[in-house]
Amino acid sequence: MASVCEVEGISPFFQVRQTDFGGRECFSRVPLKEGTVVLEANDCVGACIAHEFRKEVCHSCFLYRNGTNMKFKLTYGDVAELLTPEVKLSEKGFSGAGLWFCLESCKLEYLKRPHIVELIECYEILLRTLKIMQKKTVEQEPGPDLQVMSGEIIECAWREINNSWIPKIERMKLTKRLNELPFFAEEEYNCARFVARALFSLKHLDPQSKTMATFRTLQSNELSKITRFPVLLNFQIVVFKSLYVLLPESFRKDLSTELFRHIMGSEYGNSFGIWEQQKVLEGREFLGYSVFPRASYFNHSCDPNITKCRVGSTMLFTLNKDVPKDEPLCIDYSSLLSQPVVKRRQILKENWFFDCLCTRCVSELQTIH
Ligand SMILES: C[S@@+](CC[C@H](N)C(=O)[O-])C[C@H]1O[C@@H](n2cnc3c(N)ncnc32)[C@H](O)[C@@H]1O
Repeated sequence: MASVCEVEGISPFFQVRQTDFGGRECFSRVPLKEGTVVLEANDCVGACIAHEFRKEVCHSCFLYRNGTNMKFKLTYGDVAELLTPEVKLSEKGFSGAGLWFCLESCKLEYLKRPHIVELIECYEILLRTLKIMQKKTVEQEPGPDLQVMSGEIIECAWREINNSWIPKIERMKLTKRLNELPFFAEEEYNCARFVARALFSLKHLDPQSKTMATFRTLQSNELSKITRFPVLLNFQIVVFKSLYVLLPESFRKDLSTELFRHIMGSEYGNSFGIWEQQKVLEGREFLGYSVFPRASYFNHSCDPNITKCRVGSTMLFTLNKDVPKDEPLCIDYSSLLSQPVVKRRQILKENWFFDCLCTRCVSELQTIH
């Protein structure tokens, strides 16, 4: 039987155990009935609504209405009374931090989140900088030839940042540091917002909380993802440098390359898409993504017994059949369950970097070999 691992106490309904084939996995503690919500996750660490959808998605409840703009933009007046001496937001040129809401009540809900003005400051800095970048016409320098990628190349690139780039920045006056800001575009900006949100969550999380404990032990897919898409190494470095130069001191002091790589590596293996909610899956918009550490131990199965569903900004994980005690509890990562086994496994391998060994695949593979 799979052994219990260090991730304990996420849910009264399941336990996380080590398996032989797919890392850690959730197993039912007792027999459970169809319809049981085994996990409700609203403690995301890192989330991002893509810039292209910023006006069309409510940043509080993630409502999307066929591309129509949300009515309530964040204004300086909304944040003025939340300001603290550390937060430097000025009325002049305030851009609204890229935050839009469906209702005044959703905006108020968002503004009630503890310390939220610190995150709004980060978002505002990043948005203003993106606008400046968008006015520049930059001759894109050809990146290094990254056809071949390896763990050693990744380590070497980050060593260079640690040993050379960070000490150089630290020796500079704050005003001079802006000269070291790399050019970034919308994709890097989206990623920077995601990381800023993660840093904000981690800054204020109780270090003893389950969310923090599970975040620390999330599986990183850094090597498999960057090996498949080598340009991501340079992309990550641009995002890291941008954040390091731009973020307020209270965020920068926590921004180590190790933490950044863990945030990014675990996003690659564990994020949940924020999809437009509609009955037909085909053609729905991909609005953004978020990471819920406590919900990141569900393995994939091509015959899943858990249905995941987004309700507002919360993810619900509900049993779609009765299960006995000690049963693996699995979700579907792919939305490809009607495809033949070879196709399913190929797509899981290309996009999620694993050879699916769920019971359905194992049994269907036996019939074709
Ligand atoms: C979201 S994580 C799930 C938790 C993960 N097993 C862990 O230990 O952290 C996704 C990773 O789990 C593994 N995995 C999930 N489903 C699998 C399956 N059906 N077959 C093999 N490996 C699987 C893969 O390594 C995948 O990248």
